Amino acid sequence: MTKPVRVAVTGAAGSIGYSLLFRIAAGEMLGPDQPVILQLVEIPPAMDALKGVVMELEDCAFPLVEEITTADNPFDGFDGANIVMLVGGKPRGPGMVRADLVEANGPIFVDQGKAINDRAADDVRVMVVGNPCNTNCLIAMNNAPDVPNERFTAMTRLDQNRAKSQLSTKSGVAIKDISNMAIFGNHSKTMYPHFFDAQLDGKAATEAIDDESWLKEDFISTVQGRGKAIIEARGASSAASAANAALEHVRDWFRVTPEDDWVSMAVPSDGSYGVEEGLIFSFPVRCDGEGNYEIVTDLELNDFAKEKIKITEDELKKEREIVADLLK
Ligand SMILES: NC(=O)C1=CN([C@@H]2O[C@H](COP(=O)(O)OP(=O)(O)OC[C@H]3O[C@@H](n4cnc5c(N)ncnc54)[C@H](O)[C@@H]3O)[C@@H](O)[C@H]2O)C=CC1
Ligand SMILES: O=C([O-])CC(=O)C(=O)O
Repeated sequence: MTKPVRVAVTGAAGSIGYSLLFRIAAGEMLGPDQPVILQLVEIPPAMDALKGVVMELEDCAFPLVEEITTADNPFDGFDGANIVMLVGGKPRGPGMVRADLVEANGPIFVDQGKAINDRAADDVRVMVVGNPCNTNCLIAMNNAPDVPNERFTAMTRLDQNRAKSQLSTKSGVAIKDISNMAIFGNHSKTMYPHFFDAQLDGKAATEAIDDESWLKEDFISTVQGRGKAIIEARGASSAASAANAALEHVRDWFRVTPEDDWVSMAVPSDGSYGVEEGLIFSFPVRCDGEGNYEIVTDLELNDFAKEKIKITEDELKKEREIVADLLK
């Protein structure tokens, strides 16, 4: 019998949670043969709503779900967890940037980091969705001194998926034939979708799309501004596409990344590409199938790319200053 994996999810009664949990339970994240124990975490006022979500999960009778637990605090919620998905927190509304959430959401990640440190399994892997996700991840990591830093990641997979979709629409190349689309930096409007190394049906993006000004301007700003555009259109921030990206982030962390491709994850910088060590920065990475990854370090970046990377690095340094008190 395969041992179940314990997956803890915060914000489990929220919009992303509602799109995410049923897919994890169906085996879409860890595979069709991997049993799971779902450990759902919310704040006290949302525990009634969470009860309803649990009833619905039960009513699906998912064969892979061995147990569902609920908790109104991260210490109970993360007990023995192998995977912790930190989704909970306020979403932004119209007119806000993600960094505006740092005061509301940042403090949540102090206790969550401590709870991971004290209660999660020794092999725990953490991914942060709640915004501003890079800086929240930095806070959690700094409050979990006994957990290796490389276990802490934040989500830029949605940005990678958005970028691929834009390239596909512009070029007519099918999504499945697009690879090597890296997101660098912060999950914010300064992120840098690095199209120069993207491959479209075996061709460089700049060859497949004969319109460099579109790539340098419209493409980048569309990907950077997609979250805002969705909030304006929907009146609420992206949820199903965010849940899909969260699921893919974890799925691909435990899969071998094909040698001729990579995935984007915000991880603690090791100084690659001159990015200050320790910042939670999105890079192209390759995973080994066992829950480990390596940053792809051999891209030759031109001045345009270097300049964009510097802008998003500077923004992350500023966000770090704002939360300095939460990093002690
Ligand atoms: N990184 C990314 O690409 C994306 C990030 N997000 C972010 O994800 C977060 C969640 O978004 P939604 O699900 O749409 O929001 P939502 O408001 O629908 O749900 C959030 C849930 O988190 C819960 N929560 C708040 N504080 C908590 C805590 N301390 N512990 C446990 N649960 C807590 C709330 O009770 C609520 O049920 C937001 O911060 C949003 O900005 C959203 C889309 C993409
Ligand atoms: O834009 C937002 O606030 C939600 C989010 O992170 C995204 O959709 O990328």
